Amino acid sequence: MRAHVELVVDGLDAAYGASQVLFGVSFEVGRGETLALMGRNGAGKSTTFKAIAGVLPPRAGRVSLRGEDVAGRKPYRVARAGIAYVPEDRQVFPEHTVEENLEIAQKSGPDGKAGWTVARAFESFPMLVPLRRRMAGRLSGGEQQMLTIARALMGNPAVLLLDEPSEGLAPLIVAEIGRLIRELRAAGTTIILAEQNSRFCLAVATRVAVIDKGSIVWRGDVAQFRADPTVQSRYLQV
Ligand SMILES: Nc1ncnc2c1ncn2[C@@H]1O[C@H](COP(=O)(O)OP(=O)(O)OP(=O)(O)O)[C@@H](O)[C@H]1O
Repeated sequence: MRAHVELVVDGLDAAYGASQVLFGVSFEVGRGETLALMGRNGAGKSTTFKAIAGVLPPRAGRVSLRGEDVAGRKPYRVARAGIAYVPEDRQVFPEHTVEENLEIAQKSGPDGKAGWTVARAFESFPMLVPLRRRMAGRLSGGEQQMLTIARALMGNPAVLLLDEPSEGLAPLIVAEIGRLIRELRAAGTTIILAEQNSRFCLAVATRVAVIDKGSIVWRGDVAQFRADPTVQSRYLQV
């Protein structure tokens, strides 16, 4: 049985100036699911996230979070509605410590829930514990990625958008991020993960949507994806 639908993206068009890059992107994510949005370089994964998060206001379409359409709202309002966006370029406050970065980000979620505290973040991200007093600007790329995800969780979002969380990171850190995503899923967090790395995706996701040239071309669960070698050779780097 499908989980209760958390987020519906319906007919999303987006463009950079005169250049349209999304053409009616549509998919849904059930509560507690981890959806992998997969596609080649330039297929439109990051743009889909930007359009959902309001960073690049969509030209058309609907982004419905628990029945409320948030498409076209300013990014801070989309965040307040419960969608946390973690872009590729890890954003931390470099002149603040790890702990301060977490404290600054702490707020209750759209339903008033405040399950994420600084203490819980350190429990879930043990690698950050010895770094708690270090300036965030002095962390390695992998450590910054952890902190960026932890910061996003401190806002108690309904949906977490993670853009290429494993990109450019050492295998040990990738494994740690994978463990974390599975832990978040077990705790009921809804996640959309944009990735080119299909091995990583398939190890952590429950469902897959494949995007190609700005449109969704395939949807299904992970088992169906694994059983369909054509989709992999046609739309993804294998
Ligand atoms: N700021 C921009 N201005 C103009 N075109 C852009 C801009 N950002 C992305 N594009 C174009 O939009 C298309 C989709 O890019 P997007 O970044 O969404 O792809 P992606 O699937 O996330 O791939 P990647 O992993 O390389 O980021 C590409 O053709 C890209 O060149």
